[in-house]
Amino acid sequence: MGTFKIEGGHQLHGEIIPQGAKNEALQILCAVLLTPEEVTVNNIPDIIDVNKLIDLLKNLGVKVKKLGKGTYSFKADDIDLDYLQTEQFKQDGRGLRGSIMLVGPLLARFGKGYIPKPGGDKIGRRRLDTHFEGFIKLGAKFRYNREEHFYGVEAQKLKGTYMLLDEASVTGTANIVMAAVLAEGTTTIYNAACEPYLQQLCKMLLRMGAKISGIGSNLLTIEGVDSLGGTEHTMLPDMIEIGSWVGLAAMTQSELTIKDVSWKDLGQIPNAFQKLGITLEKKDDDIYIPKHTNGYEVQNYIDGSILTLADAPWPGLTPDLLSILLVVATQAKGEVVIHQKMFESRLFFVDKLLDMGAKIILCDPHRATVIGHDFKSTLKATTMVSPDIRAGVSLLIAALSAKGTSIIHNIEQIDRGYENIEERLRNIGARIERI
Ligand SMILES: CC(=O)N[C@H]1[C@@H](OP(=O)(O)OP(=O)(O)OC[C@H]2O[C@@H](n3ccc(=O)[nH]c3=O)[C@H](O)[C@@H]2O)O[C@H](CO)[C@@H](O)[C@@H]1O
Ligand SMILES: C=C(OP(=O)(O)O)C(=O)O
Repeated sequence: MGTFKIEGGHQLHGEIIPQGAKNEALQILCAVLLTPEEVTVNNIPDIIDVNKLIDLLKNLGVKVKKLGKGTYSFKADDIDLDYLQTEQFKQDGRGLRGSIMLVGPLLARFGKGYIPKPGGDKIGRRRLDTHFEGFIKLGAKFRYNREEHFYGVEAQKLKGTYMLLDEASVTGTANIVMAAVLAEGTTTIYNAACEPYLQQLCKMLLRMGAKISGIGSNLLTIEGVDSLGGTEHTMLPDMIEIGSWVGLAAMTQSELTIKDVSWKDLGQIPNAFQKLGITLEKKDDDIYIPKHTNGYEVQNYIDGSILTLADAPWPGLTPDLLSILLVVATQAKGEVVIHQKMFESRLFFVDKLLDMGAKIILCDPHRATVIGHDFKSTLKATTMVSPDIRAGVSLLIAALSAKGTSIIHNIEQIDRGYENIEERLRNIGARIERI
């Protein structure tokens, strides 16, 4: 179990460049299976989850070449489907959430897709019904081995159809889109997820020869084609990482510039921080956060009632930033309710913030009320264990703002999604080391 030692209470200063988007990378890497031709991908983040997926692709027989930092080429012209039946695959596939998106491309191109129950954060129930209901609608036969938690779908040829997804699942939509692009006829997906991750995937598929309309909306229409070709794709900056750095700057009262953030793809994220009273300035495509010497004040609603920050399917606020918004709220002036609607176990980490002296009432598993200190009292350093990726980074931000030395264990959770985090933080003045 890896550990960070953090000496908090120091202001940070400088520029930080966001990594490529983790959740986009997981979709894009699975899509390389849709063609025997070469696909080159740029701005791939060097993080545990993505590296595990690249290894899975290699084990499947994909020829992978590293062309430079963050740039790889992939050629899926000789796939070893037998690997899918091995114990090794069962072990590798469980290692991350994103592996579920291997199923759609494999099913579409080779007529079969298998996956063990995938890993990812333990943040509540994470069902896969949307994915498999979609494949079944496209004509696949489904089986599930309960003892082994092993899912399988098979079909000679998928057939396009209309489907209304039971929920706008991000990885579910990506999986079904990747199956439908090679199906016979037209597929219409209503209640599709439409995050920038999915928009990027669809744009890549268009360049490969797919026919998709409605990109960016919750109604996608896909006309199946016989085959797809190679392409080059560049990942967007990671919007969750960008939000994490905004939170870090505010909480440590630091002046920070986040470079090349692709403002147009940030949706509600800047707005959510602004509602907590944080100033963000748009400078070209950078975010500039001035030093919040006098703190930041929560904005109530027009009628004076308490602000609620809640997640919702895109273009609503992403659930992946609520833990960070919560920690930032502990030093705001005023009160805010954090409502995590999607995941039922993602707010339990507030216990650690309570130990550090934050004023939080966990109302139920989905809602926490935070009463900010307005920097009149700082958080106290402590020892903690990172329960999931975003809680881990939230605790890291709390530790960097706290007086004294904190210890965070289980930082593999953070390494799942944040590239070389300690060096990048040290470059802006943080005192953090991996021990
Ligand atoms: C690898 C990857 O891309 N992971 C992301 C992806 O996970 P993932 O694709 O696994 O998450 P889903 O979009 O399927 O759903 C996440 C949770 O939200 C609930 N739900 C979903 C849609 C909806 O309309 N209503 C609703 O309540 C689901 O029941 C589930 O519990 O999307 C999540 C939701 O943005 C993010 O937290 C994850 O970081
Ligand atoms: C929940 C997340 O990731 P995963 O879906 O990979 O567990 C996340 O990125 O916040």
